[in-house]
Parts: sequence; C-alpha cells; structure tokens
Amino acid sequence: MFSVNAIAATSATEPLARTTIERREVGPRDVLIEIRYAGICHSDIHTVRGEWGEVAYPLTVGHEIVGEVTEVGAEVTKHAVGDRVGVGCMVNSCRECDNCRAGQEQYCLDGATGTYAAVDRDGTITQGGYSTHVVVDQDFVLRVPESIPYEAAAPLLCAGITTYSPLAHWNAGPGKKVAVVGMGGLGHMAVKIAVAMGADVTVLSQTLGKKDDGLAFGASDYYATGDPATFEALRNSFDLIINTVSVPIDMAAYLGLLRLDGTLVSVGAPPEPLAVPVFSLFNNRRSFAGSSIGGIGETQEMLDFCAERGIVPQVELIGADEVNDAYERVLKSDVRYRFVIDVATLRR
Ligand SMILES: NC(=O)c1ccc[n+]([C@@H]2O[C@H](COP(=O)([O-])OP(=O)(O)OC[C@H]3O[C@@H](n4cnc5c(N)ncnc54)[C@H](O)[C@@H]3O)[C@@H](O)[C@H]2O)c1
Ligand SMILES: [Zn+2]
Repeated sequence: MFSVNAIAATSATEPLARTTIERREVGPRDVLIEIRYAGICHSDIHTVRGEWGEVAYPLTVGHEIVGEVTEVGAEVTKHAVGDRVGVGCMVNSCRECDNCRAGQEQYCLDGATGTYAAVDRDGTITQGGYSTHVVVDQDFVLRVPESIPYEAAAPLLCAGITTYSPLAHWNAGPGKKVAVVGMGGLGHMAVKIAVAMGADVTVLSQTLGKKDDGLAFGASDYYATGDPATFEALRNSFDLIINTVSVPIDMAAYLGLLRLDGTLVSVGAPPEPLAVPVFSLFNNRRSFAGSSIGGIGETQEMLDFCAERGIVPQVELIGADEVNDAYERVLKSDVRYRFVIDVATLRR
C-alpha cells in the first residue's frame, strides 16, 4: 500500500476535505495512473450525501478519471508507461457471466465493482478519482485519443458513455426525433452525441436560460419544461427521450411526448421512485426503460467516436479547494456543463 493525496467526504453532511488515502501496490495486471483531471458527476453528490443508501466514510468519489500511465505490472499488455488513459464508473467485474461475456460488464450478474464505495477484491472499499493516483486492472482502463484535450476527456468517462449507450441502443440517427431532458453534465453530452449520430434533437430544459448553448451544440429546438404549453406543443413527437434529470419528473407528461413505439429512457437517478401511470404507456405503445453507463468495449468505441467527430465536453476547470462550492453550483443547475478538478492542485 502507498498513500496519495485526495479529497474525501467524512460524513453525509460535512464539506469534503483534503486528506490522504491508500492505494494497493501495482499487481501483475494493474496499471498505475497519475491522475490529471477528474470530473464531478451528480452521482458523486448523491453518493457522498448518502442519498442512494449508506456508505462508509471517509470516502473519496470521482469516476471520470483521466491521466497518464506511470507504471505497469509484469503481465500488462494493453497499456504502457506514458499512455493517456481514462477510468470510468467501474474497475472490475466477474468477466464470466453472460453479461460480462457479452461485453456488458456494467450489468455483471455478480455486480460490477464501482470505482468508489464498492468492495474491492481485497476486501477494501474502492476510492475514486478526486486524488493524485489510482491503481486499476488493465482491462478496465480506456485509451484516451490524443485529439481529445485531457481536461475535456474526463466527462466522457461517465457523462459521455451514459448517454452514448442508450442513444446507440435505441438507434438515434437520421430520421429519428430525440428529446433530451435536463441540460446538465449528461444532458449536454446527450445533445452533442445525438446530433453527431444524425438525429434531430430537441432540448427540454427548465427554462430557456441555456437555449443559445443548446442550439450551438446542434439541437434544432429548445423548450422550457416550466411552461405547460411545451407539453401541448410537443405531444406525440419523439421516438426517443433521454431523461437526465436528478430528481423525479412528471412521467405522464413526458411519456405523452412519445410517438408510436417511442421509448423514454431514464439515466437520471433520483433516489425516489418515478411514478408511471400505466395508461400513458398504452397510448402509442410506449416504452419506459433505464440504462446504466456502458460496457468497456462500448466506452472505448464512444471515446473513438468523440475523437473522430470532434465532440468535446464543455468544462469548467476548478482547483481542489473549490469542490464544495462546485457541488452547490451543480445543485443549483449553475454549471456549464461539467466541473473538472485540475488534479495538479492536489499535488501541493
Ligand atoms: N444511469 C447512469 O449510469 C448514470 C450515470 C451518471 C449519472 N447518472 C445520474 O444522472 C443524473 C444527472 O447527472 P448529471 O451529472 O448530468 O447532473 P447535472 O446536475 O449536471 O444535470 C441534471 C440537469 O437536470 C436539470 N433539471 C432538473 N430538473 C429538471 C426538470 N424538471 N426539467 C428539465 N431539467 C431539469 C438540472 O437543471 C440539470 O441541468 C443524476 O441523477 C446522476 O446520478 C446516472
Ligand atoms: Zn457519473
């Protein structure tokens, strides 16, 4: 074990603070990553505040990690010292179940090992990316293409893959009308990726405050969900709705926006249940689905897709001591569109 600088939560209510955490020694199949940037996902906030259930403190979160490989184990073949790499929401899975074999490690039947707050193979609790270094099995480390700036690559590891996966699965593309609910970290990536896939994209945001950005990201329409007229104007319109909102939404109202055989996919993860009136599914034979991040192979495919198409998350860089303020701003919808920690500020 060795100690590294980090930021950790000590309880559900105390501010996060600087500390040191332990990383395991680099095993034969492990990669040591010197972290450069770590994104702040709303899931980090749900987790440290205990909204999804109890967690063990102190806890270091962060699952949008990019950095440079500085050491590899003797059996590592996939990565080399000096490589630009990334780590997302999981660091291990059983690799043997049907879902793992299908490349859907996020749905590992044994439970994939989360990058933080999960029980690691050695029985310790995994600690995430708000830190200077991390040791990860080579199979859960992604290659970050050179053309994606380091700091902008971080949000792809969660916000990028979480929106890419359902957009790809439900065939967002030419001729498809896609709505994105919520213009935060995931939402702005959903817009950029769906546009790149060729879909016609509408943003459904609380207000029109971010309309100029939405249109600049390639959306063709932008509506305020605070205005009831929106739900009248857009009835029976969309093939696919990606819901990225972190609190429950009025399911009947949003399902009413789906056309024949349309699907509403929730990636937003409020702790409270979403109430689905079944009659709003009967009309137009609608579907309601969920989706969790994406597999490792698909995450690499998404990174390569973003590099090829020039899709770059819009980030606000912050220092290690600004994380608590950043959390408050995320909760106030005051982020354009992802906070990313410059981990150099954690080295001192
Ligand atoms: N399914 C997954 O694998 C997965 C992965 C990552 C994040 N998540 C979850 O997705 C959610 C979003 O994460 P994020 O990091 O993008 O958060 P975020 O806070 O950056 O974005 C959420 C956005 O929703 C907006 N919003 C809130 N209420 C709204 C409403 N009624 N109508 C329209 N917009 C509304 C907010 O203003 C904000 O812009 C969180 O719950 C997070 O835990 C799920
Ligand atoms: Zn996330």
